Amino acid sequence: MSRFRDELWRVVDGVYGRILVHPFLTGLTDGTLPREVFRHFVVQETHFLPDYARALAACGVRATSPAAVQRFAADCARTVEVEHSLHVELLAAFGLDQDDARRIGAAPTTVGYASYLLRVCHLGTFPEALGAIVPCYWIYARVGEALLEQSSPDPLYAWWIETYGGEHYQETVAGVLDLLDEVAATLPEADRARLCEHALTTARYEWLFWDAAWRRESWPI
Ligand SMILES: Cc1ncc(C[n+]2csc(CCO)c2C)c(N)n1
Repeated sequence: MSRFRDELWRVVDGVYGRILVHPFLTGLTDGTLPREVFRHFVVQETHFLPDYARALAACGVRATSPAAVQRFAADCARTVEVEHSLHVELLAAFGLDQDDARRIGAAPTTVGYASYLLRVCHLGTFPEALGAIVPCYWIYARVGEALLEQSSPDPLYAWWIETYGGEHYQETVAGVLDLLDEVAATLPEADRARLCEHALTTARYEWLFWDAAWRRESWPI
């Protein structure tokens, strides 16, 4: 039986392919990624992830089953805890703290991606919210898996790769994809199409997030 997740993957697969060959990611695995680029990425993550956690909470509010409410509430809490400590350690590797990150501020892509997620998760239906948040989980899991095979000669990059390629993260994502299939089975075609559109937008934002770090994007004005 064909699963909705396979249909959705076909929508985002082209973007995923472009992500894998982006110089940010090839630089992570061959160790040539300039540390200043990774530093930019880490600072932007500290701005993005609190809003992603809020988007997960909003998605939980819209969820239509107790199990789904629990999943998103738990993932929201885990995102705050785990990602916070990950970023404190990564910032420290660059001699930075949260105040420095706040001073540097969120770049245009970070503001755009976070705002889009929050808009869809607050104003959209549950399937729309699900479509918007899934690429964030799924693309990181697929990227983590792909990069884990190669790892990195740079210990900092190798450590980052292990976080997302590791078993625990992979299991979290598998749970979200099971939920996605369950929900999609109850939806009319028009709702599935809308879900896919949101997923394509956030998949594009995932590419853009890496590209913005690569360009060390900042406000031109
Ligand atoms: C730009 C960006 N996109 C996705 C992730 C991955 N991620 C972060 S929190 C979370 C939910 C579960 O903890 C996921 C999937 C990231 N770190 N940064």
